[in-house]
Amino acid sequence: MLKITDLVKRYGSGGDPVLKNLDLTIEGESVVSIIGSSGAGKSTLLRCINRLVEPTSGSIVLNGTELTKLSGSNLRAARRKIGMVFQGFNLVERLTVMENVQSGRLGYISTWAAITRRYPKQDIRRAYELMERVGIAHYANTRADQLSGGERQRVGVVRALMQDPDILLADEPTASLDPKTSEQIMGLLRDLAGELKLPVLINIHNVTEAKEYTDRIVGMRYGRIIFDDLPEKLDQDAMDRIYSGSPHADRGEDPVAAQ
Ligand SMILES: Nc1ncnc2c1ncn2[C@@H]1O[C@H](COP(=O)(O)OP(=O)(O)OP(=O)(O)O)[C@@H](O)[C@H]1O
Repeated sequence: MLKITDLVKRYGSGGDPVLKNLDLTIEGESVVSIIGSSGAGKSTLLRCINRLVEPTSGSIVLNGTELTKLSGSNLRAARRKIGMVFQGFNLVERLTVMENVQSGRLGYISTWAAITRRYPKQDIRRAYELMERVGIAHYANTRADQLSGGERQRVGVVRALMQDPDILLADEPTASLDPKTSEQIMGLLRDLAGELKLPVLINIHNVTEAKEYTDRIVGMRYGRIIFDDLPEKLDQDAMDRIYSGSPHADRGEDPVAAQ
């Protein structure tokens, strides 16, 4: 379970916080999308969870571990359990698919084993299982730069799953893909969440896909969650509330009360 309580993020010393006393709980294997205007704080929220961004205050507990208090080897161990899928795939282009996928095991295996590409047998077996599952096993020895966007994102998904994560975070995973490929990746994320009993949190701009492929939609407006419900509850009124306003107009006031 992921439980975020009273999360605040302020970049720099002055100015308005980008995340304003935000609460969010994700239980079980649900697929949750975060929608909202550009600048609403969606990426910041995801990055606070894996501590790529340092929260200013508040609590983020993943399966009983308070992530905001960790440092050093404890932080590295906790990060291993948080899989991340990126908009730009973040693959090492000149390495093969297998090498990219195995980089999800860094931190679990010795540096020497990683450098010499002596991956443990069980890691190779797991990589093939997952690559088969997402349809890229035949590319195991192909360089990443020879793959299409959709194939690269499948590599990104397998790399994240190789971490044996407790949660998968996806930051605009389909924004660089054509509409058909985008739907395939969203379908894959939804199906994998069910098969692996994994919660998935997806930052996404495409509301149609959020409604179709996720179990729950969280709508952010300038640092606050102002909608959190089933996809079918996201009506025009809710959309207007999520996508109206500006950071300036919302400063220091409750955007819901301000309607
Ligand atoms: N490293 C940073 N330093 C300072 N300000 C930042 C930094 N990263 C993000 N911000 C600011 O925080 C706010 C929220 O940005 P964030 O990227 O989290 O929003 P978002 O909802 O993900 O937007 P988008 O949909 O465009 O990616 C924006 O005003 C942005 O300019």
